[in-house]
Amino acid sequence: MYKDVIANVIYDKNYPRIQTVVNKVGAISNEFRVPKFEILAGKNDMVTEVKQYGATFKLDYGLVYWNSRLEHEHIRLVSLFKKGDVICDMFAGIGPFSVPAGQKGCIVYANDLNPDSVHYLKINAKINKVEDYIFTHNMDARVFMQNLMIAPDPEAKSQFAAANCSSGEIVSANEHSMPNGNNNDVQEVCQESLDDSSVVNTAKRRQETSNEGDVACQEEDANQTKKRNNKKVKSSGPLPVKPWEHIDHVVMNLPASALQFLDCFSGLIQKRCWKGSLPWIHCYCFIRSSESEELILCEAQNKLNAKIAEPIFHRVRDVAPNKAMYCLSFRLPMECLVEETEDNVQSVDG
Ligand SMILES: C[S@@+](CC[C@H](N)C(=O)[O-])C[C@H]1O[C@@H](n2cnc3c(N)ncnc32)[C@H](O)[C@@H]1O
Repeated sequence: MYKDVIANVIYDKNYPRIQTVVNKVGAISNEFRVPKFEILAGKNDMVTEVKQYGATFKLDYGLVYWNSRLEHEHIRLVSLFKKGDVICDMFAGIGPFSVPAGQKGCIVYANDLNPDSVHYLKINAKINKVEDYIFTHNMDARVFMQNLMIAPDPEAKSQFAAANCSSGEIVSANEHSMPNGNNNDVQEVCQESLDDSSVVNTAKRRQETSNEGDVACQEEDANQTKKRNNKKVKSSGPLPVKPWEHIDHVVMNLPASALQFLDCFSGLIQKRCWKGSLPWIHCYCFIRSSESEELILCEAQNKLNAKIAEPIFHRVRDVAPNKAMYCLSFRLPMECLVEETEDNVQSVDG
C-alpha cells in the first residue's frame, strides 16, 4: 500500500515530525506521523523533478522538504514581490519561494540549515537560470540574518571611495536603477562601486563573527558576489545590493517554530544604514482551533519586543481537523531598529 509513497526527512530536531507524504508524481496523498516512512527515506533513489508554475525543481525526497500542497501559497507570496525587490528567504528549502522570486528579477538571499536543501537550491537556481539572482547560505536562520545585516565599516568606505569613484566602470553602473528603488545619483554610484570591495570585507567580518563558523559558505558568498558584480558591469545582470541598507521582504516558512525566530529582528537593523521603508515579514505558523489570531499576534509581539501595526493573517490551508497553517504578514516595527552606539559596534565586531 505504501510502496508508491515516500516521505521527506525532517532535518532539524526542532521541526515537527509530521511527515509529508508524496507519491512519485509529486502529489501529496496524505500527512502522517508514521516513523516507517523515515525507514523508506534514503533507501531508494528518491531524486526526482517536479514543476511549479513554470519552474522546475530537482530534489531528493529522502533528504529535503517538499510539499506540493504549498504551490498556491508559493505563487501568492511571490506575487507580492516586485522586480528588483530584495528578498530574504530564511528557511528556503530547495527554493519554491526563492526561484520564482529570482525569475521575477528579485535579488534573493536564500538560506537553509540543511546542506542537502542548499545543494538542491543551487541546482534549482541553475536549472531555472536564476543563479545570478540567488545568494545561497547554509547556516542557522538567526546567524544568517545577523550576518546579512553587518554593515561595512564606514571608515573602510571612505578609504575606498576616492579610488573607486574615479573608475570608468562607475558610469555603466549608473545606467541601472537600484534594486531598492532608490535613484542612482553620483554619490550612490560611488557607493555602489566601493561595495565591490566592501562586500568582500563584509564577508570577511562575517567569518569572524559567525557563531557557526561557516567559513566555506561565507567565502563562497563573497566569490558569488564578486562574480555577479563583475558580470553586472559587463552585462545587464542584477546590480549588487546592500541588505544592511534595504530589504523588501523576509520569508519565514518554518510554521512550527518561525514565530520563535522573530526575536532575531529586535535590534538587528542599524538606523544609520537603513534606507526606505522597513521590510515586510511573512511569518508562517500553525493555529489550533483552541487558539486565536490575537494569541499568535501577542506571541509575535513578545518575540519582537515591539507592537505590530496592521497585521495580516492569511489562512494557507488546513493541516488537521483542528489546526490550520497561516501566514502572518506585517511591516517590521520601527522600534526594532537600533541606534549604533559604541557598545553595539563592539558587540558586532566581537
Ligand atoms: C517547512 S520547510 C520550508 C521549505 C521551503 N520554504 C518550502 O516552502 O518548501 C522548512 C525548512 O527550514 C529548514 N530549517 C529548519 N530549521 C532551520 C534553522 N534553524 N535555520 C535555517 N533553516 C532551518 C529545514 O531544513 C527546511 O528546509
